[in-house]
Amino acid sequence: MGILEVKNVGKRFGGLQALSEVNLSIKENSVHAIIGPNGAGKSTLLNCLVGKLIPDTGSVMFDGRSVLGRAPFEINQMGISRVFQTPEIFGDLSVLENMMIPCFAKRDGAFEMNAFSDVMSQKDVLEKAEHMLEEMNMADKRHMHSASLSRGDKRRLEIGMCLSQEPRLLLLDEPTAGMARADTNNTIDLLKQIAADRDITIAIIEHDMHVVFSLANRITVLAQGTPLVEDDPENIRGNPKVREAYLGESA
Ligand SMILES: Nc1ncnc2c1ncn2[C@@H]1O[C@H](COP(=O)(O)OP(=O)(O)OP(=O)(O)O)[C@@H](O)[C@H]1O
Repeated sequence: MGILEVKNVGKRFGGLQALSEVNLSIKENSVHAIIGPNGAGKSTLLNCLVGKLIPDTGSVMFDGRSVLGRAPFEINQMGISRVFQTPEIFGDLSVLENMMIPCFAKRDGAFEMNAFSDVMSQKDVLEKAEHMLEEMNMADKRHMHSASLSRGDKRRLEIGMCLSQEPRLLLLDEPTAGMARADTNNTIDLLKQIAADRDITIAIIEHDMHVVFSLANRITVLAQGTPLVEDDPENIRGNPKVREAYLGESA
């Protein structure tokens, strides 16, 4: 039994069957990649996992509890945290202030907009945020304006913000999209370190096969809204059906 169990999930948009009969089991503490050509339904599936979309059919269970019908913030509180394609940080705030936001939310259950008014009295939150910045190797950047960070550092900050919520499942939607190769490799190293050091499960949607094969220990290939194959990376690489559907001869 996986930490995340998706059974017979289907989702239709008007005349388009975006997902049909999706079955997926994500094992605890694994790094599970979901790959597939454009339009295969990867983002739709992710949105069904985090409460942004409600499937028409099927079930989604996280740690034995259904996520269906719950609001995104409730699913987040259950232990699922999502990193978006474009980093979701507050550009007007400093790196440290950004990191404090999820620390407040984790402690108080919800973020109150006046929480910064007595920031310095919030010693525990400040300490947690500082500690997370150290873990993310960003302590020296804590007073920088977040908007001025590189793409890779914005992603690093956002991943740190997700981790400070102490999720059990981290969902990453193309975490290296639009990055230069050096930033991509830094992000791969960061995610490897997170997977090794923490009691965490990672599910990643990614187009860059260098990222997928560097990180994943299990891969599901989606094609036309339904899983084509699920296997270990070595077998996915050599699978002729996968090559034909997606990877091409360069993989
Ligand atoms: N809100 C929506 N309304 C109508 N159609 C949608 C909606 N969201 C997605 N689709 C369609 O559903 C199909 C699956 O889209 P989805 O974005 O899930 O694919 P994807 O595998 O994530 O693609 P990509 O790799 O290009 O991001 C596509 O044909 C898309 O156009």
